[in-house]
Amino acid sequence: MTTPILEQSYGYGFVLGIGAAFALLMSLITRVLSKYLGQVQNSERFTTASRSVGSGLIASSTVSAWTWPATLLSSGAWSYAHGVSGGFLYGVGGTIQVTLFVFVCLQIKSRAPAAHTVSECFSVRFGPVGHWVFLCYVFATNVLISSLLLLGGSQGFSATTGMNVVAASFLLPLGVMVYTALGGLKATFISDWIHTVIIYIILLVASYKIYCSSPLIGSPGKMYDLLQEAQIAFPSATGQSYLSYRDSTMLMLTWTVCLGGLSSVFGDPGYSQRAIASSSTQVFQGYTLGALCWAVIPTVIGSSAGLACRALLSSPHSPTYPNELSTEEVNNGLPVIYGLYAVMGKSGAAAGLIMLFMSVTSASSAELIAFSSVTTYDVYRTYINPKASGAQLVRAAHIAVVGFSLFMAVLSVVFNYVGVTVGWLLTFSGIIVNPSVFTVVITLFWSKMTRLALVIGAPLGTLSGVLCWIAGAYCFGNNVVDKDTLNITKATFIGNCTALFSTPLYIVLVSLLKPDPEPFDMNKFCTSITLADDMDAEEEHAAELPANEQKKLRSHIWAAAVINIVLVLGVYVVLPLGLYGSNHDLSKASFTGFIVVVLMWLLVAAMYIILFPLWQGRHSIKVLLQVLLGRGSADGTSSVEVVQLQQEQKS
Ligand SMILES: NC(N)=O
Repeated sequence: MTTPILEQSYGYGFVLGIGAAFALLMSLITRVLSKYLGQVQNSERFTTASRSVGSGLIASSTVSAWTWPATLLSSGAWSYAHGVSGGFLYGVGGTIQVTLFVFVCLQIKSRAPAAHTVSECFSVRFGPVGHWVFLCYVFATNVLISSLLLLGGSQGFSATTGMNVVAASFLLPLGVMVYTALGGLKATFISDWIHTVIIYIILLVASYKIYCSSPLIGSPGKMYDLLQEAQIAFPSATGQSYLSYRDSTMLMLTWTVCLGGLSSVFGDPGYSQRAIASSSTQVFQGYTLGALCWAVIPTVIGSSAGLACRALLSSPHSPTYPNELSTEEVNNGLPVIYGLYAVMGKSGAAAGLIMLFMSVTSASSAELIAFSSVTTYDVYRTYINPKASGAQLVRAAHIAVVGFSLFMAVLSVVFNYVGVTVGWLLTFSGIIVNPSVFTVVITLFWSKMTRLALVIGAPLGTLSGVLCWIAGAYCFGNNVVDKDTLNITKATFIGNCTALFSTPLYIVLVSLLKPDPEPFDMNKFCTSITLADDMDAEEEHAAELPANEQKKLRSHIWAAAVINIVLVLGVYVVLPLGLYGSNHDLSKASFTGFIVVVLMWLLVAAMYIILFPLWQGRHSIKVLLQVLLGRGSADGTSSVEVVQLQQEQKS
């Protein structure tokens, strides 16, 4: 049993205090937007934020939705266990999912500009049966990712503060539930930005403290020396050096999390919802820069707090001095919190806890609003009440947010009691939901895919993944299949790969063997999906796609192709394999160069995420300030003027 390094009051204080503060702040912002910017909370705005969000807010909300507790805790644990490669490879492993998803975003904006969710496209194309097959994947992804978030958060809070894990599971989503239900997607975007700003500020302070001013470390050179000493005093379990990239387990783990993570983006309605909410010409920039800004978070946290925890094990400042962390502590993701504690004392551990809180709540709000949009538009409006008014849709969305929050809290408690860990969920989820990746891509891009191919191909992909995973566990686990052997990295890697890559084979094969008489007319995505009856002028305008924007979207597809090719070849193939191939430790100069690049990358990413949304929103902020200071009238900022403001921002 881990001894908590902070008192329970920190746990309850942060969860209740910051949770309530956010709920109040977001309710206030929603009221102000409604009263002074004419942004009344109708169903279109609740679900799509009027399809006019700028690239800065899209980038910050992508960072926020993709920064899970696992991003912070697992990257630190990887660095603690494997050394310098850990945080960097976690960052590398999580970037390509978002940059590849840009193709899907551009296709949705171009083909289905009035869509509320990507699954509406499945309803239009394949009818109810195909729609429900895809919805099963959507709900499974939603549930698995939300469990990952709440489980990581509640276990982290409980291990650090001794807070009751059941209380943490129910209290963590409480504030999020309130502001998501009241504010809808727009409030989520604003809260995402605030959450992300707080995470970057803590990261900047912590990493610069560790590498520039801490008396215990204070420079990359000192960290290098301490890691060399740790190598002798506490050698790694795999026998690999903490200063080398030559670690096959680490590379395999990276690829497993990378392939499994594809479905966390492609199959999770939260990411397509951000694309839908985005202004069509800004979706490319928002997602691409969001991915690059996200990648620095695990890289920095692993390379600073994770390595500091390892480097300071021989110092009395380490919470476990004179011992290493126990396996339980590493599995609970504690190296990050302990590393911050060793360098900055209780305030460091508290800062780590605040980052953890931010990562749970902002990513959870993305899951909540995504779930509510799918249940509202794909289930309620499609199958229960096709003539639902805007008010009825908003009510359905509210019920979905509250119901899903309670369901997730209960599930998190169950997972805690049966011993499911974040690491296990991280590697397992892709085996189940990876078929959604190519299902979405082929549905949006290939007109010859048939309904039969979807209904057979996706479930068969899951089945193949599960069978190969179990077979892998049997082979690599000395002919035993149990909870431990099913967690062998090679077995989960095989399961993830099979589920991902077998599905397109099945889909193409079935579509070609039993083709439809006519290929699907892709224009139907545009003509068959309608806005709700409570749309206003701003929303109607945003759902149209003039020819010049179509042209811009096509040029963005080419730019996305170039970026992805460079990333795949450079960052995924040449760099890791080159580093893996060099069979010796980094020199002190190379390590220092690596840390300097990472710290500069963090600074640039933080400035972009913090300042660019403010710059893009400067017209709205000015109008709002004028009204609040009594220099304009509340009704003087109608929706039409907001459209004009956005036109100004686009140009
Ligand atoms: N979002 C991830 N993969 O940490």
